[in-house]
Order: sequence, then structure tokens, then C-alpha cells
Amino acid sequence: MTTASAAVASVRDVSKTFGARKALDGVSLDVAAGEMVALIGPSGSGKSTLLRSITGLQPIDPGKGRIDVFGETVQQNGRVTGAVRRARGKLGMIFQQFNLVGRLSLFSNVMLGALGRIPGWRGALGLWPSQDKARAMAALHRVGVSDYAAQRANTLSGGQQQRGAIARALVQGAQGILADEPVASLDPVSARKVMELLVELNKRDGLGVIVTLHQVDYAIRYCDRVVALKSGKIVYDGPATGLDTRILIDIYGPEFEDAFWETKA
Ligand SMILES: Nc1ncnc2c1ncn2[C@@H]1O[C@H](COP(=O)(O)OP(=O)(O)OP(=O)(O)O)[C@@H](O)[C@H]1O
Repeated sequence: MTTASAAVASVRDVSKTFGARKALDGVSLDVAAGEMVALIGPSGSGKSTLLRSITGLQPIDPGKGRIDVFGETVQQNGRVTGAVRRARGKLGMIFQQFNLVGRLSLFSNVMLGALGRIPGWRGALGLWPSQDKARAMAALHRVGVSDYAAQRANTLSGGQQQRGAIARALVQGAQGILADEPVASLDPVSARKVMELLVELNKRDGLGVIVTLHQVDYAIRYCDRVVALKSGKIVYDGPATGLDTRILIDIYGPEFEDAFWETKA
């Protein structure tokens, strides 16, 4: 049963093996409603695999591992359950690229967020209810890209596309956001804007946010809690302020300063 205050995600003893490689190795993690959590770790540490497992895009290893999203069990014993669609309806997903349907306008992309509520034939014909259209324009306005509503998504800048994806999550009425390296291909100004929007959705709208980041300084600046993965295991889970040099060396090795995008504080 789902409750309004159900955790965004509850991950219990989850492993995921690709061939001989354990991408996730006994991971347990709880993200409460309204939390903003950065997922960090070196390349190949399992961050994307964990997010993909939470969304049910990829089955976890059979066994005792289990994942619940907003109170729905989405993965159990290596199987993605039928409840995953309901859970996904509450999750806005933002990826580094391939966020929007390139040949559709920004507006149509944002309207896709409302598809769960609109009968398929109406959506397919572009017969959107006027209140949904107004909601989409308000969301585009809120994230600062309403001027580009009619423009094809594949002609927008990366930052504009990411903001469009955030607007789509707003129209969807998402209760949580999973963002996989949402700023990795953006310039610092656009990246800051996207992170500020995620913080605003978290603080003002109460959405739970799990965001994978390559840049440790961004994790520290924008997220209260940081979870670090290394070789598929959680090696740090605590306040961003607790990430001292010793822990950073443990996560990234002696070259840890390379994981800071701007300058180390
Ligand atoms: N579909 C797949 N098939 C085989 N191996 C995979 C697959 N997906 C991920 N892996 C492996 O699992 C490990 C974890 O990958 P993952 O993409 O989760 O890491 P990551 O922390 O997100 O890395 P990055 O920061 O570089 O995106 C890596 O060793 C990767 O090669």
C-alpha cells in the first residue's frame, strides 16, 4: 500500500552482476520523502546501475535483494514487478542526454508528462485538455524556457533540454526525481541553473531527489546527504559536510581533486 509519506526508494541488499563483474554488491539505501541525495563515486562504481535498478529499467540479481519505490515493491528476487509502472508514474527521470524526443517541440515533450492522465488516443492526436496545456506552459515558464516552447527539442541547448525535462516532471506531478548525471554535459552556468532548479523542487515542492554527480563540489554545495559508491559498495553515507580529505581519498584515491569541477573549497 502506498502512503503519501512513503520513502522515495528503499533498496535492500541489492546486487547486480554483469558477466564476472559485480556492478552492485549488497547495496542497501533508504531515501525518505523530501530528501535530496547525491550519489557520487568514481566512473564505473555503479551509480547509474543503482538508478536504473530503482526505476526497474534493469532487473537486479535473483536472491534476497529487493527495491521499493514509494511503497511499491518494484523488484524482488531478480524480477521487475507489475507495480513498476505505478511507481514510475511518481518518478520524474532526468538523464544526461536523450531526455526529450528530438523531433517534437519542447511543449509537446513537456505534455508527455501528462500522458499518464490523458487517454492515449487524445494524446496521440495532440488533443490535450486545456488545463494540462496551461500547466505545461506554467511549468516551462517556471524553469525559464517558455520562450522556446514551439522549438524542436533537438535544436535546443543541453541546458534548455534539461530544464524541459524538469518541466515535464512537474507536469507529470512527480513526487520524486531521479537524475543521472544531469549536468555532466553542461557548461557551469547551465549546470548551476539545473542544480538550483532541482534544489527548488526539493525545498519548495517537497520532491525527493536522487542525483548522480561526477562533481563532488556540486554534491557538497547542493545536497544535504551524500552517498558514495566504490566498486558497487556504499563506502560513505552521511552529511555532505562530513566528506573530508581522508574519505575523499578512500572514494577516489589520491587524485581526488580531479573529482571537483570548479575549485576545491
Ligand atoms: N549493460 C551492461 N553490461 C555490462 N556491464 C555493464 C552494463 N552496465 C554497466 N556495466 C558495468 O557495471 C559497472 C558499473 O557501471 P555504471 O554505469 O553503473 O557506473 P557509474 O558509476 O554510473 O559510472 P559513470 O560515472 O562512468 O557513469 C561498470 O563496470 C560497467 O562497465
